[in-house]
Amino acid sequence: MVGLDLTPAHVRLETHLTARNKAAASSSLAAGTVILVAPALSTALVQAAKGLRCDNCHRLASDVVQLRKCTGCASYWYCGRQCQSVQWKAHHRRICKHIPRFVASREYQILSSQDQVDAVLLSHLLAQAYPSSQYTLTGAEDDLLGVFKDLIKGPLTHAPALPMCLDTDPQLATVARDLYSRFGNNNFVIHSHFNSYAHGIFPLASRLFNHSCAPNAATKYVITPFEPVRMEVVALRDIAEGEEVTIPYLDPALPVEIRRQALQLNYGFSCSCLSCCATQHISAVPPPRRGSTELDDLEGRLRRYALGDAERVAELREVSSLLQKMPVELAPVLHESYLPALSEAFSRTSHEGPHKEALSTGLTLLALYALVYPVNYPQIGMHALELSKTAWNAVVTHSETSNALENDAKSYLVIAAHVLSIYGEEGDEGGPLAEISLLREMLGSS
Ligand SMILES: C[S@@+](CC[C@H](N)C(=O)[O-])C[C@H]1O[C@@H](n2cnc3c(N)ncnc32)[C@H](O)[C@@H]1O
Repeated sequence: MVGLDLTPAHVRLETHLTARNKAAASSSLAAGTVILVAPALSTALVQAAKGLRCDNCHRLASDVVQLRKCTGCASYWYCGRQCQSVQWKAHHRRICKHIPRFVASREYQILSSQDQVDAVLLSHLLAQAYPSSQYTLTGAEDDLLGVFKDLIKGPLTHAPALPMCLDTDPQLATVARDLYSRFGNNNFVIHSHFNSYAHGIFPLASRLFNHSCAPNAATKYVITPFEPVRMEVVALRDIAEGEEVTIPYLDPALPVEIRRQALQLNYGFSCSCLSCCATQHISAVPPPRRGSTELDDLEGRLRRYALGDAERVAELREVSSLLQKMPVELAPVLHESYLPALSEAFSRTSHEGPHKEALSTGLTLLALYALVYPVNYPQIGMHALELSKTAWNAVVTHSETSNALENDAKSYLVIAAHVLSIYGEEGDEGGPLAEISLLREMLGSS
């Protein structure tokens, strides 16, 4: 099988009933284990990141990292000669003289912003894969490009071909169409601290990991100066030997019907994970009006159910069992309107106050996250960190000291530290783990 010798030690490929293959854990894996380390085969920055990040290693420009523009095209920026030279050899020498005209062309301009990034990514991949103008593969089918060519094609094979930033060549269109047919259901959106900034091709990760809305692993991206960005797949909880390792292809907090449609449309399968099975028969009626006593009552029940009766949240429980046993009267919290409204109410009040309202809304949101996200999912940690900061802000803006608020800040910080240290360092320097250390110092907690 193509690329099998590239399979990492932590997993083995096994047959899957409908998805061709699955990655099964080859031994028991503890939460936090890095299951796969995969350098990008190719990447392309989104427009908003151009000129702010090195096009090769993705470092952010700063006082110490100065980016220099490619003098040939004035469209690519590098943090140093090393990155410029690596990218020149990889693909830039083939596209440098075409790129300005390409991005100004009508065929590029009419694409959606996502397709524009993919058009550049496809050009990078083609230039890299076929360094001369010979558009037939020359051996080396067991390398990452070989793995990419062996990936399952997406269901949208009738989609129009993307324009490319390369010499037009009769053979190229066929090759490009073939490679592009694997983009939609295999490529990744690269993010730093959960802000997306690029699209990338990581063939091994695509070949290995199937989707689950209650995944036991998640992807993150590590930026190292002068090196291609690398993806790491991290175990979110302990995984037993033989258990399938899965990642989320979309946000598990999306309502089940929206997930179902997106997975069918973009990937061509229907998901039968624990989360989908547990929620598919729940008819999520709209929740009561914000501010009504009915909503207060519902939210109180949600908090007690998902977080327990304890005043402080000690430990969050497993998503699938929570959803499976969820009392039917909580169904409105799964309605598509509920999470966005709650999240908006929390962000507004956590910035503008009143803090008491922000903390109450934020606790309800934490309960909802515990229900819809798998255990140790990074978004739970990010939200716990926001809650801790909100509680700390309330302490410093209150004239009298408040032990209860300070304790809240500390207990939310414990959750944030626990969850985010499993996910580990990622993205740009600083970020949530650095914020946690700072907040710990301010709170005087260990
Ligand atoms: C990125 S690939 C995953 C690797 C793939 N199983 C293989 O053997 O190459 C994505 C494709 O795998 C299949 N797939 C992924 N997750 C699935 C799931 N939960 N149920 C059924 N098929 C799935 C779909 O065909 C999807 O388009």
